[in-house]
Parts: sequence; structure tokens; C-alpha cells
Amino acid sequence: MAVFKPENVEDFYEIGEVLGSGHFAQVRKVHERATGTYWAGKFLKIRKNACSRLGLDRSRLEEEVDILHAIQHPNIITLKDVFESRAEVVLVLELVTGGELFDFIAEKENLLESEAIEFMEQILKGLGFMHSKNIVHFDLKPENIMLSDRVAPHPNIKLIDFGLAHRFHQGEEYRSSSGTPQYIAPEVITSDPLSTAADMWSIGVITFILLSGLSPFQGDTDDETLRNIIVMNYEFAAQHFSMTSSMAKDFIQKLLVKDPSERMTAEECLLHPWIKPITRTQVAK
Ligand SMILES: COc1cc(-c2ccc3ncc(-c4cccc([C@@H](O)NCCN(C)C)c4)n3n2)ccc1O
Repeated sequence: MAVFKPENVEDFYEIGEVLGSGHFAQVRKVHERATGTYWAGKFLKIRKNACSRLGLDRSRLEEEVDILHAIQHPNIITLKDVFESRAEVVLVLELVTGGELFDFIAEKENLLESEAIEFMEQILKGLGFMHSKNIVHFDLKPENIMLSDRVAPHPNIKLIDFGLAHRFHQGEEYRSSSGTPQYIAPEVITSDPLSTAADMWSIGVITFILLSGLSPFQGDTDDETLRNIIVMNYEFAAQHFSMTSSMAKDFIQKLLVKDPSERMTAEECLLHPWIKPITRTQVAK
């Protein structure tokens, strides 16, 4: 069992304002007493025993911490410290101040293709790095993609929330029904073995949203959304995609593929002409 620092987190950090909260977790701004640096503290309630339904399972949290320790990348949030008290664990994380990509899109409705490409390239670099270490996020969505500084001309992307992430071991078969309906791959719904390809489906959905402001499979209920995914019921509606390049639509179509083995990988996405246009000299050859 992983051992986290038993010291009181408040001996080292002044606890500040709430940045956001979820079921069993709250994110707060924290001020490091020794250096004056600001960080983000993710405060998690941990189940007191296996029978309790209140709080998060500790083994799940240990996997999240192991994964965060294993992936140091400019486009993935950095974990600095972990403290544990009676029924609470605190992850001290790199603070990002640009908010969620979700809010950035909401304010702009949809992005220019050039802006979407810049964001997508960074997301794919972080994802490609994770996948190269056999780590899969399993909950990619605009809310879990944050911007370092939204007013910067080229905001830096940070992937967060590895609460559903999994590190695959050689030959392991892994199934999970967790995730957010709008973004989950068909194989998650049908409880088939999962792989890094499940993240690539989510990237297809996120790209569709970045360019149109619409969610390709969203129905009036979660059941309807899941049905739409299984039957691949989506379209590039003319009124929302009339100005979208054919390359962008080709990129999405090569990700929203039912067979996981046929989907583009993160590395293939980074070489797709929508992300990496063929240069004049390449054309001349
Ligand atoms: C590593 O895992 C997480 C990191 C963070 C994180 C890391 C750094 C950081 N700097 C600022 C914030 C922040 C700012 C406003 C709201 C939130 C949070 O409540 N919403 C994040 C997305 N949500 C859907 C998990 C987080 N964060 N959040 C949040 C949730 C996580 O599961």
C-alpha cells in the first residue's frame, strides 16, 4: 500500500479559495509557506472501510498517484506532493489559471480551425506520451483539458483528472463502464476489452465539438446518447460545418471508427494533414 506524507498539509501550505468541487473531491488554491508559490490542492475524501459508500476507494487513488508520478510532460498536470490524514488525501498539483477548455469554447461557441489545431496538437502530444507508457486516461472531455493562461496568444494545454486512468501491463485485458456518456467509445458501452484507442474516440468527439460547438452523439437522455454511439448516429450538419475544411472532417472520421484497431493513434493524428499540413517542398518532391 502506498504511503503518503502523514504530516498535516497545513503545516506546509496555507489553504485558500475553492476553485471547484465534485462528488468526493474539492480543488482549492494553496500557498506554499516555504516558497510563496501557489499550487492547486485536490482534497479527496477516502472511504474509511471497504463497506463504506462515502468517499473514494484508496486503491483507485493510489493508481491515480502512481500514474501522475509516471507522466511528466508539458501538457500533463504535474503532481508535487501527496499528504494523508484520517479520511482525507491531498494531492498538491501544479496550478493552472486559464480555466477549462470547456468554458473557453462556451465563450467562443466554436473556434477557428487554426485555434483548434493548436489545442489539438498539444492534447495529442500529451496523450501520445501517456499512451507510449501504456497509460490511458478514459475520461477525456473539455472539462478535463485546462488552459495555463487563457489570455496568452498561445495558451498551453494541461490534461487533468486521472481518476479513471489505467496503466496497462503486458497482455492485460481491462474492461470498464466508467466515463462520461457523450465522450465514451462504443467498446466501453459493450464492455469489450479496452485500449488506448478508447481515448482516441474521445479525441474525435472533442474535435467535433471544438469545430462546431455541437456534441456529435448527444441525445435527450444518456440512454439515447449511448444508442447514438453504438449505431454511429452522427453527421456533419451543413449549417454547422459549412466552413469546416474537408481535412478536419477527415481527421474526425478517422477517429470516430467503431473498430478500435482501425482508429488513428495519437502519433498517426500528429502526422495527419489537418494537424501537419504537407509543406511546399514535400509537394515538390
Ligand atoms: C490531477 O487531477 C485533477 C487536477 C485538477 C486540477 C489541477 C490543477 C488545477 N489548477 C486549477 C484547477 C482548477 C480550477 C478551477 C476548477 C477546477 C476543477 O474543479 N474542475 C476541473 C475539471 N473537473 C471536471 C474535474 C480546477 N486545477 N485543477 C482538478 C481535478 C483533477 O482530478
